[in-house]
Amino acid sequence: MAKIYLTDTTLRDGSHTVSHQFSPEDVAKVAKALDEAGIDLIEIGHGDGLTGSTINYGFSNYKELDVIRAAAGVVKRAKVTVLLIPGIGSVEDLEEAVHAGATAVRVATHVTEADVAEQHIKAAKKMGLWTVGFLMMAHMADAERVLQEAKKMESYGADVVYCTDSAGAMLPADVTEKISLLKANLSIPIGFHSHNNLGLAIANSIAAVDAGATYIDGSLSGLGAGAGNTPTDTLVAVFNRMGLEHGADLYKTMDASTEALAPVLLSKGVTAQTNLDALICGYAGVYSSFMLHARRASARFGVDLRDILIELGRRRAVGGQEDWIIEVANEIAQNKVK
Ligand SMILES: C[C@H](O)CC(=O)C(=O)O
Ligand SMILES: [Mn+2]
Repeated sequence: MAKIYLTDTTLRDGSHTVSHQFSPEDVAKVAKALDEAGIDLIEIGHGDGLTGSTINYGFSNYKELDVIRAAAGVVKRAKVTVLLIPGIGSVEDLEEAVHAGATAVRVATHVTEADVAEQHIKAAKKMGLWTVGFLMMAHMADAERVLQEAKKMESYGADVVYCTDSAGAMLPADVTEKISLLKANLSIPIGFHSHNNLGLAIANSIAAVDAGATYIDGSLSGLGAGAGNTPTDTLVAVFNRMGLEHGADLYKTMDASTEALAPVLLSKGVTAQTNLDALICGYAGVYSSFMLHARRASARFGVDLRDILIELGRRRAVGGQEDWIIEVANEIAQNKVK
């Protein structure tokens, strides 16, 4: 299987959840954690993209260029990415974003209107940006039409083209059909962006990868418009379990959710959506009832709770073997576990 590249959109699609009020300080904190976790592209800005801060889409209290500068100031290896919807943002806005530190752009249009992105994609390429074509509301067109529009974006010079399930309306079979057709007929990589309205964001992302997509989106704790995006933390766990090659570190991605994003959300009165305790039990393959005992053992022996659960899963521990939790924690503390 080809390497998967992860785009995290907590600080852009997730902005919808906080009415576009991520401050430059919030952005710096979360972007740094995402970069350290190994995420490839970090998308930032107003939920509706460059110059989305209007009466129509909701004003942000922060200057867009300050937000971009804040991310660019802390990100060392990921691409600092902005969204540009032609008609809301312009080529001039993109130039300013580049001066502030943006290194990649996603040019987004309705799925049947790729034509309006021609000027913007070509201009972005001239600016030296990693340029992604982003076909929104992909459920509203059949696979053939999505392909025609994606081909236009490819011909304008896009580096990647995305099938975007903006409404969270697609079923895994729809994803398989659309991504397979794109994969068979395009020379550039294919991406997939999902929303969880039908509870299918992870299943659809898996279907996309199986059909040949290599760029997959997520957001920490699933923060995003509607039911939210595919949770990046869960995505990393699932991709690890599938044995896929990608650049992200599971613990650091989870920590980005709990230690960087959660306090920022709390300060705005919003609670993160993913239950990371449940995630790590599923990842380890242990009973969720082990959690309480493992948490106590973690505190007692000063070892990472996740290491305990993963080791118990490796040993195939089942209910009735709770005494093993202390033993495993003790062994980890003494470096006896490889
Ligand atoms: C403007 C939208 O929020 C872009 C997006 O993330 C989607 O269509 O989904
Ligand atoms: Mn979205």
